[in-house]
Amino acid sequence: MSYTLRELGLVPFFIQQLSDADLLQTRLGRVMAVQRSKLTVACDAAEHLVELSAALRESPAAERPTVGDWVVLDASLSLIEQVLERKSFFKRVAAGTAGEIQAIAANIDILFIVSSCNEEFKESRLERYLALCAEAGAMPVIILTKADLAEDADAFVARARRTQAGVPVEVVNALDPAALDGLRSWIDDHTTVALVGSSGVGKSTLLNSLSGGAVAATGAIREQDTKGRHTTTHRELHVLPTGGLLIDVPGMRELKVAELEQSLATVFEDIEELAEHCRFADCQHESEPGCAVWQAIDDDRLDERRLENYRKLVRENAMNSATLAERRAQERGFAKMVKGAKRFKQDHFEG
Ligand SMILES: Nc1nc2c(ncn2[C@@H]2O[C@H](COP(=O)(O)OP(=O)(O)OP(=O)(O)O)[C@@H](O)[C@H]2O)c(=O)[nH]1
Ligand SMILES: [Zn+2]
Repeated sequence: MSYTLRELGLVPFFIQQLSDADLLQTRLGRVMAVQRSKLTVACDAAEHLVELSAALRESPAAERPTVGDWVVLDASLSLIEQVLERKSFFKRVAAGTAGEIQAIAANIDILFIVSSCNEEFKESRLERYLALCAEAGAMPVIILTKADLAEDADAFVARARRTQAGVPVEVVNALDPAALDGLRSWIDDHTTVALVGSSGVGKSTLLNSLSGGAVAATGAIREQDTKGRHTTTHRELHVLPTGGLLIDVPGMRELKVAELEQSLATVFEDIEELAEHCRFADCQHESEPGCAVWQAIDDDRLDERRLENYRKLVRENAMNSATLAERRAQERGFAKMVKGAKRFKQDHFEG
């Protein structure tokens, strides 16, 4: 299966970064799948199984190419030489490590945050996903599934709308492909979308409906590497039959909080705005007199749950960010040591 660069989602943002327009012809491509050291890169009308240049192999994990990245290949079409600047980037802190960052996917335009119209629905979980989405630089759309099983789906829509000012909410029966036009309206020919949400909310069902079964059907791809060996890869970026692209990376489906920085202010704009009217500039919104946040809770303009979740995410973010900062400092120290050792070797053994 081969595609044109436009079908793969190429937009001016990436073309503008090329040093030479000729690179467009054969050497610009998009990462469709990653497996250990090899990556499948789709170029105009051809796919290549490639490796990283020596410089990229040594760069930090977050800077190495991941699914969805736009990359420039070398002249022999066997190495990735350059990773273009990303429009958005989803990363996570690797489990069981002291804050090692892993790349999950790049250049996702729209994140479908999936939840269902039943007891699984939790505003706090949506707020967490919304913060991660803002941090990554993608646009969120909340998808509420199982509307067909709910007595009052509109009540869930109303609650979902309050999780972030202006966030779009679509309510669907994921089993009915005809009811998915609302979702499809967000995906144009060059849009890359991904889905997140808890187990059982209907992500696989939606993936299948949106892709017309393409995700399941083309899951495995067999290719020949540069040495003629066959390998099997799971395709992670899918071109949809109706136009647009869909990213399906297992790690994408369950995101964990990493560095949130400014994004909490995006999701909790209402609380941050209220806080500007507290009597004390350093108000912690606990029991201080003249607290505008608590005034809003007392007046039923704000849920106490929302304030608590905001506080929880602020704390979690502060903790994780501290761990990451510590790790970065250690890594810099280690990089310096390696450089020093190399220089020592050169000076003493090769000079
Ligand atoms: N009635 C109804 N059933 C649905 C809907 N969406 C999903 N289901 C059913 O819910 C079950 C779980 O759906 P999946 O698509 O497997 O959920 P998932 O989010 O992919 O779950 P994981 O693979 O565990 O992450 C399946 O039996 C679906 O048929 C819906 O909108 N309406
Ligand atoms: Zn206050």
